[in-house]
Amino acid sequence: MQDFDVIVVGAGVAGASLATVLGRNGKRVLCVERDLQEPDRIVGELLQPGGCRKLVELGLEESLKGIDAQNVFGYGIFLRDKRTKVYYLPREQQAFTAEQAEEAASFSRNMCVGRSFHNGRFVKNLRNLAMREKLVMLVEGNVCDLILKNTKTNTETETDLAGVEDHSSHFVVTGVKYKTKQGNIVSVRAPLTIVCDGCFSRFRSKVNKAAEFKVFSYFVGLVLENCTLPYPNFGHVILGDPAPVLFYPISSTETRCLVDIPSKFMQQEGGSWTTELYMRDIVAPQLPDELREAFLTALSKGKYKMMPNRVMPARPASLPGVILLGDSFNMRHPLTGGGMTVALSDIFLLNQLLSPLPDFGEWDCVDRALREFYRERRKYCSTINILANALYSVFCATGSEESDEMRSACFDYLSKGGRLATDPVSMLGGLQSSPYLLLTHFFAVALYGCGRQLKYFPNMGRIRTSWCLFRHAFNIVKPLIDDENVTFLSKIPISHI
Ligand SMILES: Cc1cc2nc3c(=O)[nH]c(=O)nc-3n(C[C@H](O)[C@H](O)[C@H](O)COP(=O)(O)OP(=O)(O)OC[C@H]3O[C@@H](n4cnc5c(N)ncnc54)[C@H](O)[C@@H]3O)c2cc1C
Repeated sequence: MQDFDVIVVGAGVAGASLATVLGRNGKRVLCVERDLQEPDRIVGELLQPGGCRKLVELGLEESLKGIDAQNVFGYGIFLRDKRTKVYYLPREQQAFTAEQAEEAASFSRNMCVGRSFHNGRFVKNLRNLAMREKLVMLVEGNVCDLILKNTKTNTETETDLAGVEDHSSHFVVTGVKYKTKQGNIVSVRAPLTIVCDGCFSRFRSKVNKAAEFKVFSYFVGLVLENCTLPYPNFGHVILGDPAPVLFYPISSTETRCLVDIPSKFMQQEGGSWTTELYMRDIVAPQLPDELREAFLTALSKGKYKMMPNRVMPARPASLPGVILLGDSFNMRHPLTGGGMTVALSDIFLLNQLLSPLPDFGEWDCVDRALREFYRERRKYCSTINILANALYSVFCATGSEESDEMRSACFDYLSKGGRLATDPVSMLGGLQSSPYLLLTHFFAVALYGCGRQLKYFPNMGRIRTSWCLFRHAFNIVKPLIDDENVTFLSKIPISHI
């Protein structure tokens, strides 16, 4: 098989899934992955229930089998000495045993259970599914260049577009060059290249000049052995100072801990502390008693990994013949574990739009499908993106009175249960998507915080705090709405608040 309809760069969560579904739909796919060994990473370990559903809809549910994946029913949230538990859906709808949930989470579209696991085992299963497809060729190689054709001169060139003002007007991507393990450079061509090379994407800026990311913070990941979580089969969010800490099971004997260190904190303190000291002296004392011992034991082994938490709104690719997908296309703070759900949802939609096309060589038809893709994905993905980034800002302790009030109001709001908890948590889990509903809850939290200030005697100090709290909430969410191009509120200039 030498002629390809599509080249997929990277066989991570997005690339391997995409290659399989396109192959099943009759497309000849070449997928090039830099390293086919089982990855060992701290990313992509909790697949939200919405992502599990997408996996089932894509026919990839087998990838969750045989990897000791654990059920996740919702979140335990901890703020100082208070704790609360929230489910993805109301309790009365969770009428199933753990065994039923196990079975159903893999096979039913209607279940509301997330799954957590070792990312490497999951990715390996996804790659095995791709390799089983007759029309998919998965090869090991490091993609080093995109091949471009200058349509004016009809000549091929490499990816250095520096100095070309509007490169989209006369350049088209016609394939890739990759380096094999033996050091040979191979050139392959196809009418469409889909770049899924992850958060450290090498080709993002070449394909899309508008793509810009920010590093909000860093996650330091540890594995705790044989530790019993206060709420078994729940994700745990500890609202620490200065930033949250996460715990969730990744196998029947292991618990992942992710400690967030804000970028600002790292820059300010840089050099005067080490990661170990930060974890031992700042983080450990704030953890629930049940987790502290296991955390310190894991820390003493010195085996931890660090990853930057990048945030980048989705922007359409600006070169014909190529698109970005997965983390190379769109990133949000990983606090809510939404990345794989967004990637799988994008693949589901893109596959629906591209598979009926007989030939990807007709760029006008592909372009039309892509425009629809960028429009249609927005509602689902922007709900997850805005929620992740907004919640991260709310959950961080900045030291100001209004941010402290907002964080505590958010905790108490979720603790009230009912729709006040399940709406936000089901949006986080990818089970419900509506930016409007999300904003309604976001501002309801802010108003709830203001109400708590004013409910006794509304003196000038309390009125001022309420005003600052509301303005703080608005300032968090407004740029996120703008980034996601959600029209509601985005017309209000920030100076009006
Ligand atoms: C700390 C952290 C924790 C996270 N936790 C979660 C979570 O719990 N749940 C969740 O849903 N999301 C989580 N995410 C986000 C999630 O990991 C990503 O959204 C997801 O992995 C994106 O999949 P991807 O295929 O785009 O990228 P990846 O899974 O990173 O795959 C990219 C692939 O491309 C390959 N590649 C790269 N360059 C080349 C090249 N030049 N040539 C060939 N191959 C190449 C890589 O080897 C890799 O296999 C987390 C992110 C971070 C940073």
